[in-house]
Order: sequence, then structure tokens, then C-alpha cells
Amino acid sequence: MTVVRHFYRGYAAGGVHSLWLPEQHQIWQRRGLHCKLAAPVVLAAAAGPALNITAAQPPLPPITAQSIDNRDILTPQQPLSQLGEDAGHSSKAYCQADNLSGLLRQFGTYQEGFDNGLQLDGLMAYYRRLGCSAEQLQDAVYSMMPPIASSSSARRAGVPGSIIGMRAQPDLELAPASGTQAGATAAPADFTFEAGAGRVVSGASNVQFSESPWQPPGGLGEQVQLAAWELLAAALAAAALAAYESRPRGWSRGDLLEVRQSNIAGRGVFARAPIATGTVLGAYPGRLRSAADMVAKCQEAPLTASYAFRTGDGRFLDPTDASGQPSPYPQPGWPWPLPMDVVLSYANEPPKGSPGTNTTVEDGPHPGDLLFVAANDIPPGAEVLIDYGMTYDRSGYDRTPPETGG
Ligand SMILES: C[S@@+](CC[C@H](N)C(=O)[O-])C[C@H]1O[C@@H](n2cnc3c(N)ncnc32)[C@H](O)[C@@H]1O
Repeated sequence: MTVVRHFYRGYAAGGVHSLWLPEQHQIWQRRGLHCKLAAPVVLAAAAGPALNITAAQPPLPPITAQSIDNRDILTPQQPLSQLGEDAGHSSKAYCQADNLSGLLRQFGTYQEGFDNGLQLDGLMAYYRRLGCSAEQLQDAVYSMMPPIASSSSARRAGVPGSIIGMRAQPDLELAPASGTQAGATAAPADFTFEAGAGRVVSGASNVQFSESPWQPPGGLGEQVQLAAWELLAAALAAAALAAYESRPRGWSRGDLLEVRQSNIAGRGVFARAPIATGTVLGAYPGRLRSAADMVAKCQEAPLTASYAFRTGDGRFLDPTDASGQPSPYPQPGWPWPLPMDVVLSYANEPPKGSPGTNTTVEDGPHPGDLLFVAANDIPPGAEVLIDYGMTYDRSGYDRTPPETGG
């Protein structure tokens, strides 16, 4: 037996009773016979309060030339109550693709084509408010608009003049399939159509259909050209990554430190303000190099060895240019537009017999970071002194300091 999805609610003994009634009841309702005495319900009604019966299902308002001419039915803001709509149904027969596309075709006939996006938009909203889902509307339009090619293969092929893609606007998907309250309004923008070559032919608030120009598939030359561009883009990305990886690093607290002549050797780093124990004074500057690269550079520029600092992961920070002198633009390396802060590369170590260092060098959070940290309070004017380590070559300490060049 066919049943209709009319939902009778009887509130009895604190519960809600839902009963499926035969199709005959729908017919009675269409005739205005609101069947409050349906036999199966009487028993429940006897035990509970008065039975509530949902609104009767009206026949689908026909689309006629007159109704098409009447812009009211195409106005999304029209209250459902004015349409005699029975809210709450989402699978009405007329929402099925075949029926709905037929109804839409009627509209197209009256309108001599779907060239008026606003009207179609309104019609879509109208059927949606009658309970048709977004998918049903979409299926209906697909089956109505020849030649329709909704598959991804057709989308790729770019069938000329066809509507190759269609998607519901997000608000359509999110909005309820059928308003359950009188006065519900539909979203003004229900659909967007995409034509060949990915061209969107609808506006944000209406729908238009147009043919896209035929795009012949690219030949071999075009594909080679495309591959060349992709290779170039990949090469540029790789170069940018390499430049970033080899960028000069290092920084210092300019508010606490300055470089000036040292009584120990050449230039040194001095406190220009009181420095508290534990203060991070900066990170040693330079480009990160492997041991092999470092050996190669020191052969070209021996002075580099005076400034290169071994990092915790076995590489070296090299703050010098091609001649081995500290430089804001250490070389070799990928071009880098920003100057590097070289202040800490001038830090000396304490001479023999002096009180000792006042700053430690520690590994930072990132590989290659060497942080200078005040080991005790450093008064203004005092020189920042570190320990170069056991393996540092001090054989030249009796000779002229490096910065004077001899
Ligand atoms: C990292 S640089 C320090 C900056 C250097 N004073 C300058 O003017 O360029 C290291 C070099 O400084 C000199 N130096 C640093 N501490 C020294 C010390 N305690 N005694 C002698 N020379 C020192 C050595 O020539 C050493 O190779």
C-alpha cells in the first residue's frame, strides 16, 4: 500500500505518535477534508490532548503563461503561506529530476529561453521553497539543458558551447531544503554555472547561460611550452629555497653592545649599558657552511679561520667576505638583499692571566644558532669576552691582530 508522508502528531501520555496514513487521506486533504478523526489516531487522541494535524498538501501551483507573467511567484521573498505551501516535505514527486525539468522547460517555453537569470533564479528559489533539494534542482537543470556534460571527463574535454559544470552556492547547501515556517525566504544566489574553459557565466545573484568559445586542445608545441614554464617555476622555487637556506644569520643587542678598539687585540665588543646575568646578547653571525666548504674557503682566504665558529651540529658560521674579513654580505653564497649584523664576530677572548670570560656561547633552539649569553653582570664599558675553545689556532696571537691586516 502506498503511503504518503503526512505526519500526524498526537501528543498522548507525554509521547509523540507518528502515524502513516494511506494516500486517500491526501486526497481528502486536497478536498479540504482535514481528517481529524482518522481511525488509527482516535485511540491515541482519546488518551491525550487534542490531535494536531499538519497543513494539507496542496497541488503544485501550475506554471502557466499567466503565472509566469506574474512576477510574484518568482519572488523569493514571497511567504510560503501565500503559496499554500505545505512545509516539511523534501521528496515531493514534482522535485524528481524528470518532473522538475519538465516544469522548468515550461518556464523556458514561456520565456523563450533561459536568458533571464533573475527569473530563473527566482524560479529555482520557488521550487526550493516548495521542498526540492539542491541536488534535485541541480539534476533537473542538468537534464534540461542540452547538451549537458557534467562529468569530469567532459569538463576536461571542454565540449564547445556546453555547460560543463554547475555548483550550488554554499548558502543553498546550508539552507534548509524546505522552509518550515511561513515567510521563509530563499537565498538570492542559488546557482552558478561554469562554461567551457572554466568561465563562470553567472553573476553572484543571478543565473545566465551563455556559450563559451571553442578552445582547441593544445598541440605539442603548447605542451612543451607549458612544461618549460613549469620547469622554470620549479627552478625558481628551488633557487629561492637554496637562497633562504644559505642566508646570512646572526644578530646582536644593539642597545647593549658596541664595537670599538680593544686593548686585547684589534677591535672588540663592549657593553654600552649594564648587562644582567643571563641576558642573551645575540647570535653569532655568518653563513652556515659544511666542513669541506670551510676548508676550501680557508685555502682561498686564510683569515677566515680567525672568525669561523663551529656550531653544535658540526657546521661552521662564516661571517667573512671573499677576502676573509667580517662583512654584512658574507661570501660565497646565494645573493641575499639584507645586511648581516657582524658585531659579535669581533668578540675577543681574555688574555692569559686575566680574570676570564664573562659570556658563554650556547647552542640555540635552531640548528646552527650560537647564542651569546652573559655569564655574569657586565658593567658598562667592559669588554665582552668569550672562550674560543680548545681547538682554536692561537699561534698567531703574538703577531698583529687580523683587522689591521699586518
Ligand atoms: C674573532 S676575531 C676577534 C676580533 C678581532 N679582535 C678583530 O679585530 O677582528 C679573533 C682574533 O682576534 C684576536 N684575538 C682575540 N682574542 C685574543 C687574545 N686574547 N689575544 C690575542 N689575540 C686575540 C686573534 O687575532 C684572533 O684570531
